[in-house]
Amino acid sequence: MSAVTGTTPPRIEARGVTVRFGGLVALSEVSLAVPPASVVGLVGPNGAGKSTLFAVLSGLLAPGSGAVLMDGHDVTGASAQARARRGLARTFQHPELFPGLTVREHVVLAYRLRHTRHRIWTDLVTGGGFRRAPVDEDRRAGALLAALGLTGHAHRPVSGLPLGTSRLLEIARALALDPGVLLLDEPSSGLDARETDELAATLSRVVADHGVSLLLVEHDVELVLGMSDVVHVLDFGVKISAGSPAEVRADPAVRAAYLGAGHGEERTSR
Ligand SMILES: Nc1ncnc2c1ncn2[C@@H]1O[C@H](COP(=O)(O)OP(=O)(O)OP(=O)(O)O)[C@@H](O)[C@H]1O
Repeated sequence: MSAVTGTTPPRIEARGVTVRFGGLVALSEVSLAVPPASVVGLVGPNGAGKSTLFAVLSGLLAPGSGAVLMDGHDVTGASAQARARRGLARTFQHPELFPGLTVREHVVLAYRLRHTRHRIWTDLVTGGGFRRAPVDEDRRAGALLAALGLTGHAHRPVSGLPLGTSRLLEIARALALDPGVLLLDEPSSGLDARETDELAATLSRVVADHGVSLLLVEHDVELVLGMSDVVHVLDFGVKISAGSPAEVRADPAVRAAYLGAGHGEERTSR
């Protein structure tokens, strides 16, 4: 809570973001805020601009106009690495893991990146670092693996892990960086209904236990409506609705643009 204003700024915020690709307006004056310890969902039909906004927030794409703020600081011109140092973590639609490392080693490596950066290179060079884990690191890695239901997989190499398990590992690894906000890029992509339900339950637990904020960019509208505090809906680069899941579900504009058309189906362009 800020003593000056009496309000806590959002963990991350887009203000009036516009992105053009040649003549195409991919995002038009889009604003969205992710408050502390909240789950914010971003949905929209194919081509709505979700990935573009994700790229702008994560620092991979500069907006043509508008701003991105983290905890009240303007980070519009800051690199992805600089945003990570401010507490931003992200996952990828296709988990990016190191085939030679085990599940636990992924979490340990991320923990060291955040807490004992200097050890990473010596550990990689000597190859022995993972066997000499300090107590804090051991405890934290163990707790994260347990929180994500990965304890039983801790010593498995990641090659050959089922997709659902790889996604949970990506989230555990991101949490090892102690982020204030975690951007999730299509976390349910490729998962079946049971795996998606498990993922939703795990993510809700993570928010409750770690106080981290989530921005969930998803095709699976039901997943987003089921677990978000606030949902934003894009359509053709314009924000057409925002509110509680109940409000968004009842919004005729959303129904017309998206839900009523049968989400997940390909659309023809207007
Ligand atoms: N690098 C690019 N160059 C040109 N056009 C692009 C580029 N990236 C995205 N677009 C266009 O911008 C619009 C928004 O795309 P974006 O990928 O952000 O939508 P999306 O909501 O993530 O779609 P999907 O759900 O299909 O992934 C689309 O019309 C897309 O074709």
